[in-house]
Amino acid sequence: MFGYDIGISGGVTSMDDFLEEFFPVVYERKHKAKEDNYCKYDNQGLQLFTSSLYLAALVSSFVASKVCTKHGRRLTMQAASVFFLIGVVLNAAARNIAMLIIGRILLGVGVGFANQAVPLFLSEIAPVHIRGALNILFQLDVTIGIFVANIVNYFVSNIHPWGWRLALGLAGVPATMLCLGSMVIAETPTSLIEREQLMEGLAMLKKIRGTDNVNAEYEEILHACEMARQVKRPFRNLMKRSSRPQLVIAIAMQVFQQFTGINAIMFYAPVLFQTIGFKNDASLLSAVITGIVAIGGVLLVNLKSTNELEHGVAVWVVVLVCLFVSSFAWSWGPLGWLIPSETFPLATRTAGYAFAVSSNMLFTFVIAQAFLSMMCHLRAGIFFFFAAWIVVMGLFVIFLLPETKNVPIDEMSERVWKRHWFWKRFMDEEEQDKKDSV
Ligand SMILES: OC[C@H]1O[C@](O)(CO)[C@@H](O)[C@@H]1O
Repeated sequence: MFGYDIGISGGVTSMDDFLEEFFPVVYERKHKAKEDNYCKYDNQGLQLFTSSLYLAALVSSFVASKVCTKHGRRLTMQAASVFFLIGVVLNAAARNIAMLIIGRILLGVGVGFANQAVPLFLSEIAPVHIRGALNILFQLDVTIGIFVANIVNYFVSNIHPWGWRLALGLAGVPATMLCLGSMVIAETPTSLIEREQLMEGLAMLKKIRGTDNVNAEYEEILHACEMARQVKRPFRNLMKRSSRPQLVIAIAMQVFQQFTGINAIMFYAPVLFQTIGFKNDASLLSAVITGIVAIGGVLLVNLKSTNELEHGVAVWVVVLVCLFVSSFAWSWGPLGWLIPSETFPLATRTAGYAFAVSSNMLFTFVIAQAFLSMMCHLRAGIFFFFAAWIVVMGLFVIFLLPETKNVPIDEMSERVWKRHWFWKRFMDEEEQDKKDSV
């Protein structure tokens, strides 16, 4: 659902029927002002169509974290699917910009709720030895959603005048899947135990592990819940000096992930490809290609079949975009989520992760809202802007990001932070902080 929403907006905002109905100014500019390629799509309303979703997700994730703790992962996912379904109906039936934007906001609330509950659900339900792999699958699924949306955009773009309605309406498919899925899944043992339903939690743990021999894990969960309960103010704890290294890393990972420029490509690939001179179909096909690459599949795509790639240079741009997207898919994409999830001590883990998620949403919003204007002002320089950030984040990784591989989560403090040349200076006060917080 998250991936589909990310992928669908770029294609839809490049469709003539859609532009003519809601953004006639952009439509006119697109067809008349050919000389000003870089600025054709520079329109705040059009950017708001894409970006409002992330702003809503940012705000709602704080509410969602409360719902998730109080009412469980399952109910949070059910709520997400209801928001999604209403949002989809509003979008597909939109008669004016307000319906479009309100629809996107509801989808955003759905994303806020789902992104809070789903990763938690996965890591709590997963057997320990595949927990990391499941965490990475979250990013893979996001990318599959983007890919499917791009294929949908490609096919519906030739259905006039309501192809865009179909594109937005088909988001109902993953929304319905989430709705039905969230009815049949079990609640996680951790959530049951956290809400003091101890017997149900134990029974559920036995059921999902397929054995009665779960005492050790049950005790661990009990202990973790007990510890977490003692920390009355996790957000305040997070502001202490000794939490600084993890907090800075968690936020930086998400900010940097977005400053790679990935969503300039993900949201606006079709617009971008049209800017460099592709016709409509070819632009959408190019977006599909980047989707395939992101997924990491090695597919040989026959570009010739479109007969529309007029410029050899433009083909090279597509190749380079593919290289960029695949590099992202094995680095900043999944690790932006993984590293923040494994560096915080239990006492600040969920609060810290909430910062990571909301930083992602905030900067996704910033890029979504600003990219087309930046392209208009910076022109090709926009790519040098992102390249400069990639140099900065490369240096950050070399000097400031410690290796966390093979380190058990609860030994991070001793084995990682206290031994790091720079971050160790923040850890001196940890002992004192511990005493303060009890
Ligand atoms: O695969 C690309 C997608 O992955 C994310 O960075 C989330 O991790 C999205 O913001 C982006 O659209």
